[in-house]
Amino acid sequence: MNQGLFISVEGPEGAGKTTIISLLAEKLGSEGIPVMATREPGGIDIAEQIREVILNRANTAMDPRTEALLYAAARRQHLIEKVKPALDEGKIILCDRFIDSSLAYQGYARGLGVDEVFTINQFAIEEMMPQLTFYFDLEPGIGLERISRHNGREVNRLDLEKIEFHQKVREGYLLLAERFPERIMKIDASRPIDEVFEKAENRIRELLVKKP
Ligand SMILES: Nc1ncnc2c1ncn2[C@@H]1O[C@H](COP(=O)(O)OP(=O)(O)OP(=O)(O)O)[C@@H](O)[C@H]1O
Ligand SMILES: Cc1cn([C@H]2C[C@H](O)[C@@H](COP(=O)(O)O)O2)c(=O)[nH]c1=O
Repeated sequence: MNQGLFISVEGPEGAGKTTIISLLAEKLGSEGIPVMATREPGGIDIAEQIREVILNRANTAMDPRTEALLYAAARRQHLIEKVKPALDEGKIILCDRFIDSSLAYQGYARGLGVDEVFTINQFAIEEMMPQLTFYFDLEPGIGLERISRHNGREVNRLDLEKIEFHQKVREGYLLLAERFPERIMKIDASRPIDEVFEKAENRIRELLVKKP
């Protein structure tokens, strides 16, 4: 049985996921709480290799179903090799993106169908869903503007999609947040970093109090 806490962090490009995860990991870690930050697609060697294929700007011919399957494959390997062992050790996992990214980007924005993409992901994840998901809600133009000012941030194949695509991603996330209100906590990511951080931290602490 898993004894850790599996938390995913979702949202559009530049919403602040990496920033807040790193602040949370630092704060919880400094209190001696076992915590592991990781990301999708990636987090381990095989999944980082798949990430390179999916996000390579040269791969413009990639079919949407191929894209969805590659994300699911990277997810499977990352779960088995990194997330599950850490959960079994009792750690809090802070995962930068998980299945909701596939549902919003491939299922909704690419038009493959949220339920269809969920089905292929069920094969990848079996029953391993996060107990909590933060959805950082942000107007996509603001997020893209933030990352354009962020030195060193690679511009990948998905970033280069039209703004209409990124708007559909947001619509997809908003529908998911309505559909799974017990798991997904929506946070206004246009607010200052310390406010976003405080909301996320408070929710994690509530869960830690309830944890057996
Ligand atoms: N609440 C915020 N207000 C203003 N700027 C922010 C906020 N959160 C993050 N930023 C800045 O926006 C930029 C992108 O942040 P970050 O890399 O954390 O986003 P992200 O959601 O992980 O992006 P991506 O998924 O595209 O990699 C960084 O320069 C970061 O300092
Ligand atoms: C997991 C996952 C990710 N994506 C997209 C979302 C982003 O555009 C990139 C990942 O880049 P980041 O800088 O690490 O956020 O991939 C997706 O479309 N589907 C997914 O399942």
